Amino acid sequence: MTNYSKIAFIGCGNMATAIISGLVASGWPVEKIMASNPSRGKLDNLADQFSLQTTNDNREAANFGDIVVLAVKPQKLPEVCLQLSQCDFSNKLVISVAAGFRAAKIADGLKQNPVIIRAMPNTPALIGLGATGLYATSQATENNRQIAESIFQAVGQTNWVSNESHIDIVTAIAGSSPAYIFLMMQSMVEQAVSSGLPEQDAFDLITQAVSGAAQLAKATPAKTLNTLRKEVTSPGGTTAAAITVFKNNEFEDIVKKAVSASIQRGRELGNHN
Ligand SMILES: NC(=O)C1=CN([C@@H]2O[C@H](COP(=O)(O)OP(=O)(O)OC[C@H]3O[C@@H](n4cnc5c(N)ncnc54)[C@H](O)[C@@H]3O)[C@@H](O)[C@H]2O)C=CC1
Ligand SMILES: O=C(O)[C@@H]1CCC=N1
Repeated sequence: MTNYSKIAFIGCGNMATAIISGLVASGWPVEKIMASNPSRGKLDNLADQFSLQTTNDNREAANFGDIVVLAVKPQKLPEVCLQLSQCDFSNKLVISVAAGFRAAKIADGLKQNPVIIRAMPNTPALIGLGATGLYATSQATENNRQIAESIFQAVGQTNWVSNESHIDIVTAIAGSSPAYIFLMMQSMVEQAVSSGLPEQDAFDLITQAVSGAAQLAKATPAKTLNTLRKEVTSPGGTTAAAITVFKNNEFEDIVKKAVSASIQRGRELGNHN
């Protein structure tokens, strides 16, 4: 995309910072980005790092953007939408990254019927390796969809979903899943260190192994995840010893229950807002 639109971020925490960093790295002109947040600290960091425009006034940011990205916590969204209801969104594209919060509720909160696209990215967007699920409401044009896609493709991979409820599933397996992997890596580092390996070596090897495993799975789509696992697992070997412990402790069931709990929480956030 060469014709960059003006983009405003309402709420400038972890996720907005990750997207902004990725966008700037991909060449989005900083003069076409504005970020709004109540506290100065995060804005000052962003302004120092990227020289982009910042404000404490959400309405100023919304009026600036052709694209307005809602990046506050879902619990803050009703208050923010009420505030922004004084802005005219008729020629704007609203993109919400908030978990759970339904597009219809955003339109209600804004007291108008703008084009809304829901996006569910994740923090690896910070380094251009995000995974984002996208859902477009029926008013969205092909051009709106292309713009949303170009933003999140600038920070990683995108997948469209055709049903809004699928965004809750995307949230569980892509938005939240880096945290599950970090937890697993942390446990592996801790055990490696207590078994005697220096922490830095453990960190280097585990991060590379996890990254390599994911890249291998992507690079060999003809092989199932089950096949790839079996190729590592020699009968009676070291991997089998670990897999036996996982299976005996119902690891797969735990992972499925965790993903299911995350999906359920997304639905609850959607219902309560
Ligand atoms: N952190 C993540 O990995 C992901 C987060 N999300 C979604 O992104 C949204 C933001 O999450 P995070 O960045 O993690 O949270 P965060 O807490 O890091 O950022 C939220 C920001 O909103 C600001 N804020 C609070 N009230 C505000 C107001 N009235 N107006 C403007 N800004 C206000 C806060 O000061 C904070 O900087 C959430 O809705 C979350 O569901 C989506 C995908 C992944
Ligand atoms: O934990 C959350 O609710 C947000 C949504 C996905 C990742 N973080």
